Amino acid sequence: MPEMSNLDSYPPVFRHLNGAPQIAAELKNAMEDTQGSVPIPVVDLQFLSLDKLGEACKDWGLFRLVNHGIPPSLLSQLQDHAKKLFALSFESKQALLTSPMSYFWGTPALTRSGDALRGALNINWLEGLNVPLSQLPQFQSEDPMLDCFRLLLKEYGRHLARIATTLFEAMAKDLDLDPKQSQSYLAESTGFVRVYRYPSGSMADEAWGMIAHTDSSVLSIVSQDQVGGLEIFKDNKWLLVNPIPNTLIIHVGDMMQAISDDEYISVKHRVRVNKREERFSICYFVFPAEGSVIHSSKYRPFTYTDFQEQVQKDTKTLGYKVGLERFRLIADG
Ligand SMILES: O=C(O)CCC(=O)C(=O)O
Ligand SMILES: [Fe+2]
Repeated sequence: MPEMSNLDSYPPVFRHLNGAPQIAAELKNAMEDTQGSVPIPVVDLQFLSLDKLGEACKDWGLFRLVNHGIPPSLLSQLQDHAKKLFALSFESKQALLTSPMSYFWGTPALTRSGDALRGALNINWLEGLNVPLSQLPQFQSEDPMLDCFRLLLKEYGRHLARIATTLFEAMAKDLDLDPKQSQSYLAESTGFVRVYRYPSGSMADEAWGMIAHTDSSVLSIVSQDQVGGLEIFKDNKWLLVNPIPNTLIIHVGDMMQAISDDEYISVKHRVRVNKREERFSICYFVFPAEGSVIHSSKYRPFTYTDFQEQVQKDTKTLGYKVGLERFRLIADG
């Protein structure tokens, strides 16, 4: 496994790639079926067009955001810090990255307390750092690098909340939502950041960085590095979402799909591991206010907590998330 030079920075389960089990034939085929990259819709936050935004959310469930107002230096500093942080030894990361932050690997599914959900059937080739933004002030560290990272995240969190709120308000307008009701559908206080490292190596032919899923959020905002690997499922094809510097990728999440009565779609996506280079991404997820009941003509009323509990149950018992289908109303007749 020559690609992983900094072997001791990896969780032990990631260190023995040559001994990884042989891949099943059907999964290998899946590895080869990405159809290349296509230009995904672009939305300009400075000159926001409701038509363009609405179209992108309906046809794609995803778009590229430009003119978002985040200084390029902040994005690059965050990426640099993420690289340095994940390069620390596995043991140091476990010791340093403690509550309210949490360090996890092998699965992106976490329990409410921020621990990785164990017992999931599929291993995802990733390590992650979970950062609940509203609890960031409680994170104290003597380590100067971590303290600097905390300040960068705080600054980034402010931008993310601004962007999410601006986009959500525009979406609510596009969908003609009742302003009173939609107010509680997006709560900045629920926002959290996930910083990921996907290892590189020969397992790229054998395993996924992150298996196919939809996001449970209202909106997700992704800043990916130049390695690439994020793919979306559209028109029965897997398409690569090309990395373009200083742009953000916005996903419509499951909550937004329900809020929009299925007019917007929560797009299925996955992450491919790169053979030669590690990949880093920094993702933000935001949710409805605690207790806010989502009313929709397509689903029975539910809160995000109901949804999350169901997802965790399914992930444990089935190995995957069933998602919105669990809440869909069965049409009469
Ligand atoms: O790493 C990425 O680009 C995407 C991660 C993702 O899809 C997720 O955390 O839900
Ligand atoms: Fe995702």
